[in-house]
Amino acid sequence: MDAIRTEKLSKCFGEVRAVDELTLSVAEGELFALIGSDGAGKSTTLRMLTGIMDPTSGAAYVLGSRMPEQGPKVAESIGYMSQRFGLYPDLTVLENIRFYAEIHMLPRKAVAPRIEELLAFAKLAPFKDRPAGKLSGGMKQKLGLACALIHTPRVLFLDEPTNGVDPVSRRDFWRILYQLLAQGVTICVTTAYLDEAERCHRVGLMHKGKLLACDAPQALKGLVKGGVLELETADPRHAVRLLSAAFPTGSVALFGERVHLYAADPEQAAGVAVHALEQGGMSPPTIRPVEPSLEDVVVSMIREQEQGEGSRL
Ligand SMILES: Nc1ncnc2c1ncn2[C@@H]1O[C@H](COP(=O)(O)OP(=O)(O)OP(=O)(O)O)[C@@H](O)[C@H]1O
Repeated sequence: MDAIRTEKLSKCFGEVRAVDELTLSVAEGELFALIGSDGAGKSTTLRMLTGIMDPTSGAAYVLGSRMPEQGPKVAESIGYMSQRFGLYPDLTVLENIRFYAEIHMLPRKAVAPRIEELLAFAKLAPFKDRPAGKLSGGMKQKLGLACALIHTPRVLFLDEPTNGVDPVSRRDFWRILYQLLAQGVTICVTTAYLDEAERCHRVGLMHKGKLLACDAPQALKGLVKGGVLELETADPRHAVRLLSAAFPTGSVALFGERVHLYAADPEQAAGVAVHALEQGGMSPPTIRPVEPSLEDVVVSMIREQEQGEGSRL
């Protein structure tokens, strides 16, 4: 049985198709990431999967139960950490966890060892008496996770759990996720950080409610058509402007201080690029072919999609 399954799952808000016929499945014990730009429909998907929001059409199943209709049957098997996870700033770490234990109606005595376990797990034991409002961003997220885990869920939904968290705390957080995975928990996470998506077994790329691709990170990289050229120039922003004019149907993107060019025929594209930059008064760039990163996949697939939409207009 799949831990998570959606069939043509859709959600409309008036004219906006926030989720558009999304069909995917996540196996038990899998670590799955949903990625995509802001407004792609990731949070709405999670809300429907957790039974918080009704779909407009299509179906969502968690552990074989249709959501939201059969939600109560699996409620105790689902953990959910939303973007605006409700921690009470005036309550201490321990009180916050206890509060969530009460929501799940877990008997106070029986839950005590679980709380100890979670505090140790999230390395929050030394801070258990600190008000949540006085924790660092990374600690708040770990406390949010501890609260979402109080009832030992089998499927965990995390909506951008490390958003705005520093890199060290992000690594800590992911270490915890790996431990959960080792315990057999299925994890479905949305993230804006593609290095995090790279750590997942499979990644679904959403754009304007649609699933553009869904596969293992390495397999997704194979979807970049042609090749990726990386250009180093003295003025990368100006280079992007010149190259965008030279490659009206191609893809040009700024990657830090470098320019990435997606081309069906990289060799030919390199010649065109050099010419375009020289015509624009720039000295010849250093050009090398590079392995596509997940970011390249995202940029090139979204551009392809947008161009396809443009050509249909
Ligand atoms: N309750 C709502 N009412 C109206 N429109 C909504 C509502 N929730 C989401 N939307 C719209 O649906 C689309 C998808 O939003 P959603 O929050 O699911 O995207 P997302 O991929 O999670 O992005 P983000 O990371 O910014 O939350 C957006 O256009 C958003 O404005």
